[in-house]
Amino acid sequence: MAPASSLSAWSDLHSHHESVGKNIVLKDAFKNDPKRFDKFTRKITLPADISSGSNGTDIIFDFSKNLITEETLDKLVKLAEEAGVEKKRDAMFAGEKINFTEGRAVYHAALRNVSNQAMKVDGVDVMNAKGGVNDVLEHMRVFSEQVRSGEWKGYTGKKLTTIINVGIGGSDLGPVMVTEALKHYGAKDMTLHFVSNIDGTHIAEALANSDPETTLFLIASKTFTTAETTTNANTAKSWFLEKTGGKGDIAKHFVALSTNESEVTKFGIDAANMFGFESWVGGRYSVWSAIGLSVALYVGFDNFHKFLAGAHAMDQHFQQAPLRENIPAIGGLLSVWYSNFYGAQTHLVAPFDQYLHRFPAYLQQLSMESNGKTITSDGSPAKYTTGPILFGEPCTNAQHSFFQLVHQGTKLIPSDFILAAKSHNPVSDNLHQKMLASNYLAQAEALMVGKTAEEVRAEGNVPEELVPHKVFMGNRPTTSILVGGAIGPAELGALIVYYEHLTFTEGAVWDINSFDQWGVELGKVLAKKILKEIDEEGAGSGHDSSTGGLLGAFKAYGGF
Ligand SMILES: O=P(O)(O)OC[C@H]1O[C@](O)(CO)[C@@H](O)[C@@H]1O
Repeated sequence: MAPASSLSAWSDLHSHHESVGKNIVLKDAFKNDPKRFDKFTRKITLPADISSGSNGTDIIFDFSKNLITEETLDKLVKLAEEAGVEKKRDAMFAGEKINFTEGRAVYHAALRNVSNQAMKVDGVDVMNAKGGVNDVLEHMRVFSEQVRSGEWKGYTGKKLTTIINVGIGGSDLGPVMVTEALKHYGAKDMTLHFVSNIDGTHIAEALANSDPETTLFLIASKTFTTAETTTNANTAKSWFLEKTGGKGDIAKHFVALSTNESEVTKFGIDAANMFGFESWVGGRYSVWSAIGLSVALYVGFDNFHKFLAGAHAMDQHFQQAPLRENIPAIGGLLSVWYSNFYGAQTHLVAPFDQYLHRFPAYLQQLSMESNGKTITSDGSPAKYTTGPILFGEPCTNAQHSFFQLVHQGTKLIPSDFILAAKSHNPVSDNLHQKMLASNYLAQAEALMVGKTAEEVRAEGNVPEELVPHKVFMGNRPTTSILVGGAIGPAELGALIVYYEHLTFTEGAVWDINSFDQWGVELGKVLAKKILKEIDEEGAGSGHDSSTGGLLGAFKAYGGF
């Protein structure tokens, strides 16, 4: 594919930005067009049998408070067409090896293919092959039901009620985020710990509160070679054997979620207690795979299945909807519009939902590990900016910390706000939910309308020298996502996949490989070398004076 900047739609968008885009005044656009909300809002309805309420849940994506006109949307769609977004999407869903630097298919959609459509990689039916998607799901179902019912017992015959997931990156963030998001559905007698950091504090704190007789360890690692995970897993194993006086049965208390059977068995976990998946599942897309076992254990397999089904509904929408109606494609194209034509560097995602408090952290890996790339498909550096810095926190908390910059800073920060119409906790007669919703609506409105100097003066009693400080520029774009019910497993699945395919669309336009992550390797290699040097005499070799100086100081202060 050609670099995005060489496409005619790209130059056309540049001219359009100059003549139209940078002059759009959103509040005027709304005044001039009473139908603007209808024109730029898209909706997906999830099937009733998987939705959190008795009717199918609508999820509304209101793109109308973005800096676009109908013409802008047409031109962005043209860009997607010229960049081959649909062709690339179809290649992904056909199991082609679109991860071209690793020679792999990108097939996480198969993991949530609950309608069991034929999906093949290299001619192999990944759904129904032995050890394929359906077999692993069945293994997860049986195991999660046995643990939840107490039929699967620890070595002293007790029910396992503490789950410690040991994993990092995608083998941690998805399970943490989803179990937090679905806490309402979680087993009340289960305690979950997610240990990811190599900082010994993480595993020590989890173990300190756990009883080896009732603890189940899930060692979650696609490769089973990640230093943090293997080190934490070995520490957990030693703790378990020590605490049980060597009588603890590893087979009853340790399972592996991995693609690497030989490393799993080397570690001491029986292959029968391994839940597998394939190399075509990228780490940041692995929550749908065996890596999601903690989710199935916590919320039950039926809910895990609904989670997959909600994701599948959004996959089908992405595959079938024309670009102009295609919700994730529009989200991705807007990101390109702001990144490449307005010079925006960031993307804020703020869920007005406490259960979604880890959602932005999850999306950070999804977005930034996918599209934090410079090199395009022909090996040359991109002549344009690529992946934005994604960040966020739940609201209303974020409003009381960094929203100052979003409202009055010098940067343009395209923002997504997410709200569910129904709360799982309608306390105080829904007062909290109404206040939450009022903030969700008010923030987007305030960012758009701003406040002029005249309006500040009209408030009265404002000394003239304070007026400029109280002005809000406004015209700051937001996308408002409204879940027309409560956020249950299916709704959450659909929301995650919205961001997955948004990220896909961005990467497809930017002509980069969104599916490798070579950028994490250099630091890993250097850390290995330095680890050795900590145990050797001196302050290492071949380092700059800062690294060498700090290494020496660390050893001296730390007594190493
Ligand atoms: O599941 P694994 O193989 O332990 O990898 C963990 C994480 O490490 C990374 O490879 C980055 O170092 C991520 O892509 C991945 O999610």
